[in-house]
Amino acid sequence: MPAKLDPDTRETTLATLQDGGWSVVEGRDALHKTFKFKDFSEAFGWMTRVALLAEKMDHHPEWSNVYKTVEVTLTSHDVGGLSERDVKMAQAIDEMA
Ligand SMILES: C[C@H](O)[C@H](O)[C@H]1CNC2=NC(N)=NC(=O)C2=N1
Repeated sequence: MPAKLDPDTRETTLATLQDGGWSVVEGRDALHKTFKFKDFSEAFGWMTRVALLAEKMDHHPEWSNVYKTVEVTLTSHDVGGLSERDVKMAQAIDEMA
């Protein structure tokens, strides 16, 4: 089980992710970002690719979809907060969007 992010790595990493549109969820050690696509097909196609990646990484997002919008929350349930896996997942899904 990976550890939570150590405070130094955490600060710099979160700053970079926040520049990219991620925010820390209020009252929770989790990251959130809203993704908007051209239409439902683009949104769902992207979700399908992220789902396959999530299976490969054995790390799964909390998410919801309404038409062309996908809300994504990342956290590591087993450590009760953010871990390196959330950072890797955030970076990977940004690249796929
Ligand atoms: C058994 C399996 O490895 C675990 O349930 C994994 C699956 N995906 C997961 N995803 C996330 N986000 N957090 C977890 O703790 C987690 N645990």
